Formats: sequence, structure tokens, C-alpha cells
Amino acid sequence: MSVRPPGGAEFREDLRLLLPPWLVRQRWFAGKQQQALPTLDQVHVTALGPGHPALFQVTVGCGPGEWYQLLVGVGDMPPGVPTEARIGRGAGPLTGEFDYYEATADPELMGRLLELLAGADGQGPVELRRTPGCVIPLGLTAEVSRAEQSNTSVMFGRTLVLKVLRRLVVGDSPELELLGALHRAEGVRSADLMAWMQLSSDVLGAPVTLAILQEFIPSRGDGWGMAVEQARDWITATPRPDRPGLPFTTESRGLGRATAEVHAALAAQLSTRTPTAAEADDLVASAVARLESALADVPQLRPYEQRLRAIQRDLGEAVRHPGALPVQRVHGDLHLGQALRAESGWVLIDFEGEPGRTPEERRRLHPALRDVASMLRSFDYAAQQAMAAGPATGPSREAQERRAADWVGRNRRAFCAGYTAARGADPERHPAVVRAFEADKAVYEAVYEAHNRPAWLPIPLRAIDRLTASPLAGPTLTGAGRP
Ligand SMILES: Nc1ncnc2c1ncn2[C@@H]1O[C@H](COP(=O)(O)OP(=O)(O)O)[C@@H](O)[C@H]1O
Ligand SMILES: O=P(O)(O)O[C@H]1O[C@H](CO)[C@@H](O[C@H]2O[C@H](CO)[C@@H](O)[C@H](O)[C@H]2O)[C@H](O)[C@H]1O
Repeated sequence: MSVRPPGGAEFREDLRLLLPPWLVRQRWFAGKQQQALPTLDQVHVTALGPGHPALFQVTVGCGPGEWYQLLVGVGDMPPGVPTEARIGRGAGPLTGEFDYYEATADPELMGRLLELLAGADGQGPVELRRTPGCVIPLGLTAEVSRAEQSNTSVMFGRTLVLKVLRRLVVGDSPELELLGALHRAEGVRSADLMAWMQLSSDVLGAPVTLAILQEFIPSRGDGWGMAVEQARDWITATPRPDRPGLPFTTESRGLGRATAEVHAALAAQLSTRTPTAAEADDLVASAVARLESALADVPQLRPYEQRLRAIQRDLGEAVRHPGALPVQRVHGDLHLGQALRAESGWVLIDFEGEPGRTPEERRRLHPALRDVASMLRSFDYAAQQAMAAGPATGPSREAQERRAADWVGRNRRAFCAGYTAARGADPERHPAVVRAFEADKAVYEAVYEAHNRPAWLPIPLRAIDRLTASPLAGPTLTGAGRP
């Protein structure tokens, strides 16, 4: 049985029909706020090597600048592939013989993709590239990751990780660029880049990174899983013999140190400087523009508009004054889920920046404290998640909220202490900058949650309520504050 060649009108029409209801069920689809099903105005299909089922790379456009990627298996869906991976059955006279399904769920197709990356000689619309001198081991068992994430990662044993990007960014990939810089700095707290797949500039006018193959970092887990678990024990006051109810602060301190080391390496490799007046203006203007677009998008933010604008004005003053903080390339979306606890300490991952931002925004230079603020937000998320998942028994709700605030404050302080000890700028000395970046991040989170995980929207909204209510000095920055 052969599969109809890619690019065929029948193939594209099938996908145009079958994909919208399936897309809206995917965790990575960022259009969940819309009432109607998405309309696919463009569908590009490229065959990735022969075989049955066959493997195709599919890029779909759902509106101006909104591109998503799928890897689609075409043929009979193999046993063992979960039913939710099934996109549907072809409807045309030729394609009606086949199932379309999510190929990342099929270990055999992922093994085939790994072989293609190892050969890395792909020409045409989808280009395959390999880091010079790097040998990719084959024959590894593929398994799609169940991590809470915006893209889809496929693990090849405990050796390699392939991240299949979902919401695509047209232009140079910040992740490839930053991983390259950290590699030149001898792999400071980062994983080795092995290979990547990209759409040639012929398709969307500029190259688009589609997937990134990296070294697998063996670890005890990521910061998110570890922090939520420990926060739950702390908040519910249920220390376990194997996990004394420590408030995670030793780990947070190490994480602060790792973050400062990554910042130093990025500054050394990609430069750092005092911002020009134009850059400082641009930085504030972009924060205000983000706020305005978020206000238009998420009505729940509107009651906070004036206070949020005032916080961004404070940022303007802080970044324009003489001796302001230097700017540099930063991680751009740092949170607890972006850190893996390896035996030797914390390793940072996922340098692509915030999904949904333009490449220019992601590549903009910022004070490194932007990443610090972003991680500080994450301790709040972890405590909120721990409260949501905690047992109904134990301390009263009020007591749990107090304990949660205590846990957050301790970990914020520990993270900042580790960051400063490793020569990062002291967050305590720049409260207006940290608060403005925290507010900016919380506003971004409100948009992200409204689009991707509507049930989580109250978490950033509560933070915005708190940030806009409290004065700058005192507990706002690293203290407990209100839960
Ligand atoms: N190099 C790596 N080694 C081991 N696990 C990894 C590696 N990179 C990512 N992971 C795992 O995959 C998850 C998602 O990766 P990430 O790059 O954060 O994806 P996303 O951008 O979709 O959030 C991480 O939380 C981690 O559990
Ligand atoms: O998928 P990415 O890691 O690139 O980042 C996006 O998704 C994150 C959630 O998966 C989101 O992070 C927010 O939720 C986290 C808990 O799931 C929390 O630790 C973060 O502090 C919070 O910002 C991230 O903002 C988004 O860009």
C-alpha cells in the first residue's frame, strides 16, 4: 500500500477538515479562548522519508503570524498508539484508505526521524542539521514525555531528547543561538545541542526551527515537580520520613547560583552593556505594549490597568537613571520547570523564550533581573499548585495560606541569596525593576493561562492583585507578602 505523495490537494483538504476539532483539544494549542473552531488558511505538507505508516511534517497557519507544527503519521495506526493521537481517517478516494495520527506517539516513526537526523542530509522544504562532529546513537526506544509543557518532547531512553516545537516562530531560533553560546562557554549549566530540523526560508520567508535534539540530562526531576511536592509537605505540615519537611531553600539557593552562572556565560559570549537611551525607551515601550495587548485580550486584567501602568512607569525611571543595570541576552522564560536537578547541581533548559512572542521580542536585551523576577513568580505558582493538590485534612485553610506565603518568601529569599552570592546583581537593591518584571510576567501568564489552561488563570490574577496592592518596600520583593 503506498501513501499519496505530499502536497496533494486531497491530503491538504483532509487535514483542513479533520484538524480543527482535534487541534483545540491539544495542550499546546494556544487558541482556546476563541469560540469558533480555528480555520486553517494555510497547510504545508512535506514527506519525511519513505515507509508505512509514512511520516509527514505539517505546518498549519491559523491566522496572521500564527503557525503550528504537527508530525503526522499516515497509514494504519499501529496498536499501542493511544486513541487520542488519532486525528481521523482520510475522506478522499485515495486518502480514505489511511488514518492520520500524531506521530510523536508512535515510537517507530520517532525512531525513523532520529535516523534521518543522524544522517542530517535533508534538503528541500524541511532541512536537517547536525552539530559538527556529533554522533547520534540509534536504536534507542522513543517515548513521548508527559511533562507539563508547551511543546512535545520525545525521550530516546535516557540518552537524547527531541523537542518538537508546536507554535512556530518565523526567524532565527533564540534557543539554538543561546545553546550555541553556552556550548562555547563549555556547556555552563546546559545540555549539548546535537541536531535540529528547520523549515527552509522558501516556505514562510525566513527559516523556522521545527525540532531540537539534545543530550538527555539525567536528573532527580525538574524544579517544578520537586518544589510542588516539598511545598505540599510544608503547607500541609506533613513531613514524611523520606522527605523531611524542609522548605526547599537549599535547592532554591543552588538554583539562584546556577542562574547567575548562566547569565555570566551569556554576557561573556554575547556581550553586555549599559543600555542606550533608545534601548531603555524601547524596553519600557515594549512592556507597555505587552500590557495593552494583554488588557485587550484578557478582560479580568482591566481593573488593574492604572496600577500596572504606574508600575511600568517606575521601570522607566529605574532603567533610565545613570548607572542603570546593564542589559544582555537572558533566558527569557525562566521558571521552575526549566531547571533539571542533575547530580552535579541545576541545569537550565528551554532557551526559546516565551511562546507566542515575536523573534525580535525574544532576542531583545534585558537586565538579567528579568529572569530572576520570572523565577520568583514560579515559587508562587508552586505554592498555589501545592495548595490546590493538597489533602483536605491538616491545618485550616487560613493556616495553609499562611504556610504557603511563608514557603514562598523563604524560597524567594534563598534564590536571591544564591543569585547574589554567584555575582548576580542583588535583586534587593532594585525593587522597582524586579516588581515591574514580576508584573510583566504575571500579565504574560494571565494571557498564557487564558489561552492554554483557563483553569489556571486565577494564579496570575491573584499575583497581580497582590503586586498592585503592596508598597515597594518591605515584604513585596523577597518576603512572605500575602498568599
Ligand atoms: N535535556 C534534557 N534532559 C532531560 N530532560 C529534559 C531535557 N530537556 C527537556 N527535558 C524534559 O522535558 C520537559 C519539557 O522540556 P522544555 O524544553 O521545557 O519544553 P517546553 O518548551 O515545551 O516547555 C522538561 O520539563 C523536562 O522534564
Ligand atoms: O512551555 P514553556 O516552559 O516554554 O513555558 C510556558 O508554559 C509554562 C507552563 O508550562 C508557563 O509557566 C507558568 O506555569 C508554570 C507551572 O506550570 C510556572 O512554574 C511558571 O512560573 C508560570 O509562568 C510559562 O509562563 C509559559 O511561557
